[in-house]
Amino acid sequence: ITNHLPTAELQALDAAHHMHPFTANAELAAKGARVIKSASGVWLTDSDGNRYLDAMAGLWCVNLGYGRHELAEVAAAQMRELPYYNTFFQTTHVPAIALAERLAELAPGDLNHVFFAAGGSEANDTNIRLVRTYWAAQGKPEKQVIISRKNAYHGSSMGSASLGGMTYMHEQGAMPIPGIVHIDQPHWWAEGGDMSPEEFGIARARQLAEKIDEIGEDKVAAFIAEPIQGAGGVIVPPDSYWPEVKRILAERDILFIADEVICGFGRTGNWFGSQTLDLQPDIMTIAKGLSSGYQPIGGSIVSDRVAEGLSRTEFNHGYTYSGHPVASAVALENLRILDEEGIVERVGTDTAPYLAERWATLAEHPLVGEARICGMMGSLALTPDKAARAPFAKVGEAGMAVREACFANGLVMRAVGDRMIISPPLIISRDEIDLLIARATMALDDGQAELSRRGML
Ligand SMILES: Cc1ncc(COP(=O)(O)O)c(CNc2cccc(C(=O)O)c2)c1O
Repeated sequence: ITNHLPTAELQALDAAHHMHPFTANAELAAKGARVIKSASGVWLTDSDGNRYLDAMAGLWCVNLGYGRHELAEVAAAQMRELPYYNTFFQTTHVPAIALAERLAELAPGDLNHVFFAAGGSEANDTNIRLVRTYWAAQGKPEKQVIISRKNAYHGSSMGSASLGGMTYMHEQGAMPIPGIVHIDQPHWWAEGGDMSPEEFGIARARQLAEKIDEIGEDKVAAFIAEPIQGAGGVIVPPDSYWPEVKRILAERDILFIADEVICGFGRTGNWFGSQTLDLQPDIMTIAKGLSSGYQPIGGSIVSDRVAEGLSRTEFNHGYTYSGHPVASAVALENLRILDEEGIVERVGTDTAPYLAERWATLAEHPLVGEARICGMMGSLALTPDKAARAPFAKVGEAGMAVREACFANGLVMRAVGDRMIISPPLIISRDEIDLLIARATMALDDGQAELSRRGML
């Protein structure tokens, strides 16, 4: 088939042969999948020529924006020279070396060693085995348990989905895998009740100490957390949360894994979310913005202490595509442009502050209970009753209505339950931010009208 088939024929073939992630395929087949044909900057074009401002940067990943042909040039050149080789069996290649060195340079503190994967799920699976192997190598093989949070998202493999706190994924069977436990999330809007955000942040952080003490510090290997939960609905924790978590971690000898798959590479206004929130992880999970989604690549950036502690042990783990030469070369070029064009810098000093200002105005909309944002990842809580911070009776219906209204208004936003999410390409301009806000406002108005029609407001 080619790009020029009519949309309906493309949709029929898609329905006949293509199984979509997180989808009831019959429902989608009846509706027809939107065929995205091309993209440039922050703009998507579908197979009918409709254009959308992509406020989701694909899936939180196209930090550099679409259409940067330098990455295509680099990919082609690398494919011609060395399209594939592995880094098993005492071999390596320049793209993997160069990318590992560059990441060590960019990452804060002594995060100087990189284990590569093809994406974030594989990287978090690596982390489970890496921390357990590390402690065994320290003579503490019983330090195996990993603590995570409810409503966290760490991927969709058996291990990473177990680290995640999405029960609708665990219900598929045998998850969480043994040795993974979850504490509550710092989600004040939905779970704070009458507590102030300040008190709530401390209380939720304290659950980490309680859980470690319940299990026994000598059995706990690590705590894993997204600096800002992404797929859980861009849950920006109260300011009191992370300082208290850090205090607890400092008192106990367990490793801290910061999952920067979304927060990394400029998303929060610095190179890493750990810098924005002043966190000092032992391991950082990376993917998405590492290559701006132009190639599938992920990994774990590991501290000197952990890498050194592992170095005398054969770590029996690895993937065919660990450090893939083309993916590594493209990631390196992506990082070069993010750096040399001052994109991360401009997000931190100019466009993210501007976006925050504009995003906050959406909280004035009748449908919006709170508007939160950190750097260029933001969320709106839709509610039928702001003062009560009330959920809708049928969770998700409002989110879907506003999401559809966004598409009708030429905008892509993500709905997580009844929270609307943005994570635009970092190259978004002030004018495009104004357009994003204008279209989001129209979508909220249309969504509100639709929900009223359904008697939900
Ligand atoms: C924090 C975090 N960690 C790990 C992963 C897994 O990465 P891979 O997908 O490359 O294996 C993610 C991925 N995040 C993700 C992936 C797919 C959909 C959505 C959504 O918000 O609908 C979010 C993520 O957000």
